[in-house]
Amino acid sequence: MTWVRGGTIGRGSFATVSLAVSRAGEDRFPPLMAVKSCGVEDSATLRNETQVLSRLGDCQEVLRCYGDEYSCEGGRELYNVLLEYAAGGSLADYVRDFGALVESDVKRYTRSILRGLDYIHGVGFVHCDVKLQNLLLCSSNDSVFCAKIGDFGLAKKAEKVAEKKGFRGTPMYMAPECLSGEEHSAAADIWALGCAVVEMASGKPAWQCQPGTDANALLFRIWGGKASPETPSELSEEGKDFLEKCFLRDPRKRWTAEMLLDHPFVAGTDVTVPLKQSDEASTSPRSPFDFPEWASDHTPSPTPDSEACFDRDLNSWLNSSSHSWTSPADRIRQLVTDQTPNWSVSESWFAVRNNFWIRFVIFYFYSCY
Ligand SMILES: Nc1ncnc2c1ncn2[C@@H]1O[C@H](COP(=O)(O)OP(=O)(O)OP(=O)(O)O)[C@@H](O)[C@H]1O
Repeated sequence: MTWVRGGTIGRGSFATVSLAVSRAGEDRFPPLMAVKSCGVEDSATLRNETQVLSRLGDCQEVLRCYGDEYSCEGGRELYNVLLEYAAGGSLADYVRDFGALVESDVKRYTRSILRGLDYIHGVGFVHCDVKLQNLLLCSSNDSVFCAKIGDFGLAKKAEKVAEKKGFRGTPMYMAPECLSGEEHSAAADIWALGCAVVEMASGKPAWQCQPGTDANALLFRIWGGKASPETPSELSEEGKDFLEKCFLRDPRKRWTAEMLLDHPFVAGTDVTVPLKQSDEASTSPRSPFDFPEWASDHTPSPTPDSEACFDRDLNSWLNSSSHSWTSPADRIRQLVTDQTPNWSVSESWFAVRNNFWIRFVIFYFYSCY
């Protein structure tokens, strides 16, 4: 191998992420990288990520990919993707450790993500899984973090997404039209971006669930109700207006990334802000279904409480004998009750949280390097 695997820094539903150091003389790699690995037999999602990243080309706001390699480790054949190392971890890690971000950081990160989305949409792709876990903090000049978009495992060419009409993404970040199986387009990425902005600004998920409410009810509310996620009261008027544009229920009226880049909330926010530490630990969930209120609820919840990222192909469901449903309501029921993919809480989440200061020290030395 042209690189050496270091410690584990994160784990998602499909892959494990470790540090990787390039071997001496390997000029095509930076000295420090992140390597995302999974068994060759389960590598479809990770291969999709590599393919999409290689077709996207260079964009500063998209996590860089340095290529893929196979390895045999512990008697197992692994598929590895070498990625730019995000010294600050994900924005989800950050919010969980430090709570809500100050508004200037929310604006700055939102602007970066918008630039990335504008690029991705411009070249004809849809990310399909915009959420804080997939927005990564990389070192930039001036010893500050900049946000980049990562995890393209579910990304697609825009026309293919529309064609396929499957579930794709994380339920709590899903736009109403995706829940009802209609168009899944660039506009759905913008809705998800709005959810991410709410979470950054408030330290809490965009959709709050009251005790006694189950995931079915919540997803019905997103799909069928006229409601949009609640705007954090702490946001400025400009921020609230920005979210209104992201949460327009009609995807054709929802603003595009290009339009939002001119919105006063983010326009001219290229000033960088250093790390802040909040006294208050965040209640941000480890997953879209991980609501603290539910934990204290006496009614047993049917809800799984871990990472809920999955790709479901509606057509294969409809063709399968075990699934026959006709309405969007059925689709939503299926979303929370059927064929739940790997919901188990990953221990690595805790490892990642505890590793924050290690990451910070690496980031510090790396940015001086
Ligand atoms: N390039 C990277 N640099 C540093 N840390 C990373 C990098 N990529 C991922 N991580 C860390 O590893 C975790 C797992 O990443 P991964 O993309 O596999 O899964 P996820 O997005 O969290 O979950 P899922 O794939 O289930 O949606 C991230 O949440 C983040 O903390």
